[in-house]
Parts: sequence; C-alpha cells; structure tokens
Amino acid sequence: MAESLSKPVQELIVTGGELPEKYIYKKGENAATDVSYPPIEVPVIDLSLLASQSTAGEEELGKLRSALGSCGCIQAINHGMTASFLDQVHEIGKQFFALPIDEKQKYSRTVGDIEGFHAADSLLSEHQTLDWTDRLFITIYPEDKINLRFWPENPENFREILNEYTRNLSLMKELLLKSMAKSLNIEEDCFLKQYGEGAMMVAGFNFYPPCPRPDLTLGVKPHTDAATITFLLQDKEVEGLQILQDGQWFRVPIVPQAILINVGDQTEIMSNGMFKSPMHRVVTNSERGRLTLAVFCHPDAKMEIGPVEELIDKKRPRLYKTMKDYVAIYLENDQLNKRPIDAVKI
Ligand SMILES: O=C(O)CCC(=O)C(=O)O
Ligand SMILES: [Fe+2]
Repeated sequence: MAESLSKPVQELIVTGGELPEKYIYKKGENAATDVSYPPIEVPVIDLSLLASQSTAGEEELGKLRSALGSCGCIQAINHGMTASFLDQVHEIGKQFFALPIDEKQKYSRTVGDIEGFHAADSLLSEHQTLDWTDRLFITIYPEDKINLRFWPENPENFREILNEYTRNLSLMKELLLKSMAKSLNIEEDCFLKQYGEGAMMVAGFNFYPPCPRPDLTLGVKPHTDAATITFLLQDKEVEGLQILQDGQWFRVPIVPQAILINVGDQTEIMSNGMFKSPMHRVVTNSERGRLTLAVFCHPDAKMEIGPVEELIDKKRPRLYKTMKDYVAIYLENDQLNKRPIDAVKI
C-alpha cells in the first residue's frame, strides 16, 4: 500500500465516544486498560558532577553506568537550564499546536518527507493501528541541514528559543557521550568518534490531545528509539510515558526541571549491549492534552557505526554488526512491524 497521510488527531470529531477504527487496539493487544501502573524510579544524575574530577564525580559515573545498563534512562538535573527557560521551550510547542489548523498546515509534511507537521503515523499498511498524537518534526542541528520552511514563525519567539535549547543540548550531548565512555573505562572519545561531520539532532514536538477512550488507544505504540541518545522534555503536569522492564509496564513519574535522557538503539549497538535501549510507549488520558519535546541525536549517516572494539572480548562477544545509516534500517523494519535492532544482531 502506498503511503497516505492521515488527518491530525486534533481535527478528529469524535461523536458519542466512538473512535475511528484505525486508532483502536483490538482486545488482547497492548491497549492501556489500566492507568494505575507502578512508577519506575529513574536514577537522577547530577550533570554538573559528571565533569568534575572528584570522588563525587566518580560516584556519579558509576550511577550513570548502572542506570543506562538497567532501565536505560536517567533524569538529568543541574543541566544548566533554568526552570523558566524550560517553561518557555514547552510553551512554544503548546502555542504552536493551539494555532488554527490552516496556520499549522503551512508547515505540513508531504508524502516522502520526514520533517514537518503531521499526524504521527502515515498509513503504510492497512493493518496498522494509528498513534493518538500530532507531531512537528524538524532538524535542529547542524545549521546547514536546517530547513526553515518547517520552522514555525508563530509563536514569534519559536526559532530563538529552540536555537537556544539546541545549543544547550549540544553541550549536554558531548558531556554525556564522554561520560558514558568514561563510565565503561574506555577512552572518552570512543562513542563521539563514530559521529562524524554530518551528525544531526532532530526535534519532535508531540501533542497528545485528550482522548475519550484511553482504554482503547495509545499515544505512541511500543518502540525503542533509533537515536544514540534522546533528550525528552516531559510535560510538567501530565504524565503518559511508560517503560517496559522485565515484561511489565511502569509509568515514568515527572521530575520537575529534569530532562529525561534515554539510550537509543545506536548506543546499545556502539556499547555492544552494555547500555540498553528501553522499550517505551505513551498512554492517553481523557482529560488533559499533553505536550512533550523529544530531541534525537544521530551520527552522520555516512559513518560506520558498530560495537567499540574495547567492549568486545571472549566473555562478551560482539553482539551487533557494523553498519552505515542505521536510521534507514530502523525505518524499514519498523514499517514491517519488526524490532529494528534485531536486524543488525549477529
Ligand atoms: O512523549 C513522550 O513521552 C515520549 C515520546 C517518544 O517516545 C518519542 O517521541 O519517541
Ligand atoms: Fe521514543
């Protein structure tokens, strides 16, 4: 079936609580029928300590290693951004989705594009269940890959705030990738070396409108991220993210002013499985809209990525192949409903 773009969820008119069929998870699938999932305690990491040479710094590296090797995510604090700045980042997303549809559609994705405003899924197969979310997807780094045609001019400060946020995340990305390597006792540039000149950061603003039947839908279906790492600015007031651990779903509580950072498939590959790319999903709720901003970091698609040699030995044989453009492999397998990382396992 050829790709066809679906209607923004915000524009669906739901009468009498009847959802369009293609948003409904059939019984026995993964519908979120219970909102009282247990919380998962995501380790809180103080980024200002990671850079220090002190004992506290060493301890923080140990915490980082154990967190990324188990649940695959951390809540990062002391990242250098103020609470009011993070509120502004959140606000530009909220204001964009509150615009009339005609205004948002000026930035619409067209068939074949990756960037732009769109309903989260475009229908690729007749059997696919659609996510209850609308998205604005834009490349934010490096400058020469930015396509301003997809960058809203409304709200007025959108571009300025997003650029400032990008500058902060670029620094955090470097600190984290170095700290991750240091925590494994390997040379600190090991992961960064696989990045190359054309490394990219892509921002996905997700808006989840209230849904009259949270028991039948998902905001985002279960997936792992293709990225090396993902920075997630959660909604300050509305929960929704869940992580799968040992076959059970846990909700991720909101930690005010923290940035949730999770490992993506490309870090699981480069670390030869030492760090885990967590399976996660988003549930919907009937009362309040939810706005999040996920920023995905990707190495240059032309670079070869693969397990770092120092992390391969007799006890820990190589788990993944070496490849170029993992994102393309990811998309291809995801569309076939296959778990992408399995395609590059040895
Ligand atoms: O909105 C969220 O909490 C998570 C979104 C997500 O998993 C994604 O965009 O990949
Ligand atoms: Fe994700």
